[in-house]
Amino acid sequence: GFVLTHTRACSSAASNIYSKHLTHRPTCTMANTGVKYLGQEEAQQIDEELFSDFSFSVDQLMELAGLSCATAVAKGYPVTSLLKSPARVLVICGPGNNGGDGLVCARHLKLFGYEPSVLYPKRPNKQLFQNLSIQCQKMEIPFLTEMPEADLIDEAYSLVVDAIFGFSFKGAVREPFGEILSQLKKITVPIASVDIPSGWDVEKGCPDGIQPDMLISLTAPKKSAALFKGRFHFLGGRFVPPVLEQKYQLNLPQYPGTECVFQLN
Ligand SMILES: NC(=O)C1=CN([C@@H]2O[C@H](COP(=O)(O)OP(=O)(O)OC[C@H]3O[C@@H](n4cnc5c(N)ncnc54)[C@H](OP(=O)(O)O)[C@@H]3O)[C@@H](O)[C@H]2O)[C@@H](O)CC1
Ligand SMILES: [K+]
Repeated sequence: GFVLTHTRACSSAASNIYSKHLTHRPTCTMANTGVKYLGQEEAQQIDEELFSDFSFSVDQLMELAGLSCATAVAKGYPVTSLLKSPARVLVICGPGNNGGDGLVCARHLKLFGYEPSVLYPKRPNKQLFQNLSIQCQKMEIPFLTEMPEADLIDEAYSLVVDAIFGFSFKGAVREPFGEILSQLKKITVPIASVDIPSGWDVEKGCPDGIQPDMLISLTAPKKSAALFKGRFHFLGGRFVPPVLEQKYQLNLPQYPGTECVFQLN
């Protein structure tokens, strides 16, 4: 397996609120936890095993994953630290379970005092995603009908949550997500990516892809997370049974107390 054990300084993408407006930026180093970085197949295998052998439902794990994402955002970008008020967050959701995590994240962000809006251009015809969408609508979270231009995003929002693609992404990006990602490459407000920076190869990353300021790895980081250069790398999805952790030698860090996220750097 691919294990990252070194400590590294954290270089920040130009696109973050602090580098532009604050003189003191938090310094960050990668925690020396030795957590395993997963390949694409292994990530999918663990996912499958959680649902089959361990009898979890998707709804259950998605709720915990989305809650982890909202919690990480609240830790990295506290409402009171943001320069714009209200704290508007654009949550962009893709067509798979990564998008579902985004919908859950949006709902929890609203409960945490943010003003999320959701862009959900390709909606799967499944009850789970319909339910998550209704829950957001009942929370008075607006759904956008089209992707705003980059400069509009910079004006209106403090942050973008990228929940477009997760560990099942493969091949060349298909529309409408190509155009969405090209706008995201131009924005200067920070991006928080759920599980994988969207458009990145799960294992090899993408040198000219989006450069998120935050990455929330779920269950365990994927190999491409070694190429993440943003300021905040969180681990979330505190639901892995120890038997499964041992089987795959995940070497997960000890989450502090009752926390649902662990900061890796
Ligand atoms: N165990 C865990 O840790 C848990 C993981 N969870 C989450 O699940 C995520 C994995 O979800 P997933 O397997 O549904 O796939 P995901 O990556 O969201 O996207 C697949 C979709 O994208 C599409 N698509 C693919 N390639 C494309 C392309 N080139 N261009 C355009 N479209 C493309 C593809 O479309 P299709 O092939 O149908 O055309 C499909 O619809 C994982 O990362 C984590 O966030 C939690 O919810 C629960 C616990
Ligand atoms: K993502």
